[in-house]
Amino acid sequence: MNGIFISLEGPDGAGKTSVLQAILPEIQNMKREIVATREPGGVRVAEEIRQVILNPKNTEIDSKTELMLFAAARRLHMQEKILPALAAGKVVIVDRFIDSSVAYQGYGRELGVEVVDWLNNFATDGLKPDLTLYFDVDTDVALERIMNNRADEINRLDLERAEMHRKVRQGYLEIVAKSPERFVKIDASQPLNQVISDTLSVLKNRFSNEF
Ligand SMILES: Nc1ncnc2c1ncn2[C@@H]1O[C@H](COP(=O)(O)OP(=O)(O)OP(=O)(O)O)[C@@H](O)[C@H]1O
Ligand SMILES: Cc1cn([C@H]2C[C@H](O)[C@@H](COP(=O)(O)O)O2)c(=O)[nH]c1=O
Repeated sequence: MNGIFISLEGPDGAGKTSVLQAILPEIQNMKREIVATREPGGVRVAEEIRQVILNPKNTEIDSKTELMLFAAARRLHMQEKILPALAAGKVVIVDRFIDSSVAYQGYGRELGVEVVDWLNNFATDGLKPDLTLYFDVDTDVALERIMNNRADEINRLDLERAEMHRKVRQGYLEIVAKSPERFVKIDASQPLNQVISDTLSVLKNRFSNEF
């Protein structure tokens, strides 16, 4: 595998998607082709699974079903899109990957880290990002952003109680502390332009020979 695999992680409303859209034009001068993608989704069937998981009407989906649906979508995405792109030497930037399952299902839904790690490994054959940018923001700030700016696209997980979102953030902080070699924490409570600029600095420093 010759490519570079980067994931973006953080609580809902941290700004990952906004940052990714903003940095893409700025990193087009990288020597390698860039593939930007997301989870759940990224390929046709995984996008269909995304619709099922995130539809607020699907209240029958319990925590274990949710975990397995995310894992199934991840497997499809990895096999069809991520691995071929990495094999071709590209830079893959994914909006959410394995750590989302640990934070949301492991910590948020309280299924436990062990079972989620096991299923992540099963689904991905142990694939891990080379670098994970963790966008950290206070839960109340993040929820306010979602309610104020994205009210038209609120999904099943956005609707969870603030208590669950607090557990997710706490989970992320523990995940980052456990693997400092893979994570860089970005202060996502700053104005968006500063978050974008910090993200670009991290990428340009880490991959200076790729620009
Ligand atoms: N640093 C910021 N300051 C203020 N508002 C922000 C900031 N970053 C993002 N936003 C706004 O917050 C909302 C959520 O941002 P965005 O969708 O990029 O977050 P996200 O991390 O991708 O969330 P999700 O995982 O829920 O999709 C958007 O309306 C966006 O404009
Ligand atoms: C991959 C993954 C995602 N989630 C959650 C996190 C978000 O609430 C939604 C995805 O929506 P986004 O707007 O694309 O961020 O799904 C999760 O709980 N577990 C996962 O593995």
